[in-house]
Amino acid sequence: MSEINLQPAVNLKEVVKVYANQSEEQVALRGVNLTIWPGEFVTIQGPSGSGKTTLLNIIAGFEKPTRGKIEVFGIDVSTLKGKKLADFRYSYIGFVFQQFYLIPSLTAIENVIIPVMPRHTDFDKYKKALLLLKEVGLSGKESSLPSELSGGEQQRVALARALMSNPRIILADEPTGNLDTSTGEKIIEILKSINEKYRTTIIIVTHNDEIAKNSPVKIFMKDGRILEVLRNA
Ligand SMILES: Nc1ncnc2c1ncn2[C@@H]1O[C@H](COP(=O)(O)OP(=O)(O)OP(=O)(O)O)[C@@H](O)[C@H]1O
Repeated sequence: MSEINLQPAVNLKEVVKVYANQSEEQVALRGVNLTIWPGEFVTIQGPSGSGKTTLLNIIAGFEKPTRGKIEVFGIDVSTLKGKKLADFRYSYIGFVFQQFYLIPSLTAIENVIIPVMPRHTDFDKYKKALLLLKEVGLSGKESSLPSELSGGEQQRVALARALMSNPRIILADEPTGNLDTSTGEKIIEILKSINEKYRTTIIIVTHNDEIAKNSPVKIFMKDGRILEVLRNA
């Protein structure tokens, strides 16, 4: 990918994260430098405790770094607070979790709409949620409650919810961790198609070698550091 005149989607410089409680300190990131370009499809692998989730949380602004700088499309995320941070997250970040975190009492379409609007009075938002549910293969299930959906279907709803604000980046933390292999593969296929269709930057943390195998950008972490970034030529 040409890097000339291109602003990175994510740029981390010497990012350190130390969690401190009363008795001890836990160093989660030990000076991470990383550049991810717009439209890249990235997997992050590494042993348990190597700092993968911490890295995603810092990119999303869920956590502040102890030291270092994080820029997302040129925005210095570590300095954002309150409404500015919420606006940043809304415009730039879609997050998908291993646990789908759907609201059990709301239907599929209400779960998709809820981050942007508590009630679907806004017809455009409703239409968009319908389209997104179609895009993730859930047409006909709009009125189903999470309890009436399979794990894979619930993750599709979560994916549609993450897409509702047209985020520039999707961060997915073990999105297939609670799914069987073929259901998980379908979720990854949807993420790939979103990446290709909208050039959304996708960053997936995974323990699954099969998922990472064909990823154009593979990042390996260990002990709070990035060991290697492999880009397919
Ligand atoms: N809120 C926290 N308070 C204290 N320590 C934490 C906190 N969150 C993470 N850690 C520690 O930071 C280190 C990195 O954790 P992190 O969850 O980022 O790793 P990970 O690579 O995502 O692990 P896994 O693959 O098991 O999810 C670990 O040693 C973890 O115990």
